[in-house]
Amino acid sequence: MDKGEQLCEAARNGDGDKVKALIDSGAEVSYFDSDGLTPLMHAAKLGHANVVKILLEDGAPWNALSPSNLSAGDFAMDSGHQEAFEVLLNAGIQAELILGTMARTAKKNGDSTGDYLDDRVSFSEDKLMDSNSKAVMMAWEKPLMEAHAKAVCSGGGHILNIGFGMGLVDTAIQQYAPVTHTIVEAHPEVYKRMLQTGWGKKGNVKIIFGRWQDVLSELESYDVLLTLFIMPQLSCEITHTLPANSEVLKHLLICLLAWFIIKACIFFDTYGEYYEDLREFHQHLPKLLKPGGIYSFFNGLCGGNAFFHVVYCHLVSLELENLGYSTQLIPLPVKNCLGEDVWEGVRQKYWHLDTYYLPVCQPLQDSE
Ligand SMILES: C[S@@+](CC[C@H](N)C(=O)[O-])C[C@H]1O[C@@H](n2cnc3c(N)ncnc32)[C@H](O)[C@@H]1O
Repeated sequence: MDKGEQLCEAARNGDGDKVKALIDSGAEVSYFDSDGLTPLMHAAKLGHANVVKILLEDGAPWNALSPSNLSAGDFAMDSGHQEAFEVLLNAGIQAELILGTMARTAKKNGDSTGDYLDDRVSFSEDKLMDSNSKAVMMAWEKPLMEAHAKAVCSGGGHILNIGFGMGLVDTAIQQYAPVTHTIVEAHPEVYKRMLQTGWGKKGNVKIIFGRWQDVLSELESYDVLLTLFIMPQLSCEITHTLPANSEVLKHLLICLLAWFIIKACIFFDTYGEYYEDLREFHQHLPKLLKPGGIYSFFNGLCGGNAFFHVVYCHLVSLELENLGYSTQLIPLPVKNCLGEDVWEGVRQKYWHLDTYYLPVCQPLQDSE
């Protein structure tokens, strides 16, 4: 038996000493056996957390996939081996944190949406497609978008949505009659369609055409403008009852009202961007989201693999926590709205999981 096979056997047996000895004698930790499984997958499948640790410390890839697209973490998770699962989860988070830092150091200055935004898109009743037949947005997400709208609209009257797509979330947001509803959309054809379908004529809607990266300054000043111009009007009814010379009191009242009433809530769902772009958007949240505000985003992170999805749910929650936000992940079953026929004509199935975890983020001081 060659060393790779011996390593798989020792991993299956949970024999840590043998695993170490084999690695020291040159056995390959990233060996795939004839079934396409690695020693780490064998150890995880049988819940040998000690061996999982040894293999990871010696460089075994936490994210290698079996022929059926399962990672060691999926095997541990599916078999209910909590300790092995947690070891793998931490390894995944650490590795992705380091990878993210490296990506930022090597900072790609190119914009990820560049190509998509220059290409044609096509609209049909149940989907919006890019020029490569990849789905930009699909109608099966309607219940998810409605749940996102409910989450952000319960937080306040000023809603900002990044990415119009099929307008599913915006249609749902309109049901809550927000005071203002700002939509940022970067694709010229999607923007054109928004205007054709009357979104430019809705009283409370403001459309900002452009990439969110390029219009951020408008969004930040938009928030300030609300405080300066809308609040005095809203508070006028109250302040006119005050004595004429109580200007200071009026301003104090306005500031107080602004603090309590203006809660800018935000939803983010773009296309053709990467985790790094979402992460970059999160760096701007402190300037965009007021106390009491709620933030949510389309959580399609690694929607092709259950374990990778868990890793990214943890990663994004951790990174948001470092920025001062708590994240609650609300499970929504999606199995019923997702038959295989939904994907007909779509080049890449972007969601494979049975449960969608809807993120609801709030400033930490609000959730305490
Ligand atoms: C997945 S769709 C949004 C779907 C939407 N939530 C809905 O309910 O229909 C993504 C949208 O974001 C737009 N988009 C992509 N990159 C963008 C960017 N950098 N800034 C603003 N919009 C962007 C795309 O053109 C597309 O319309």
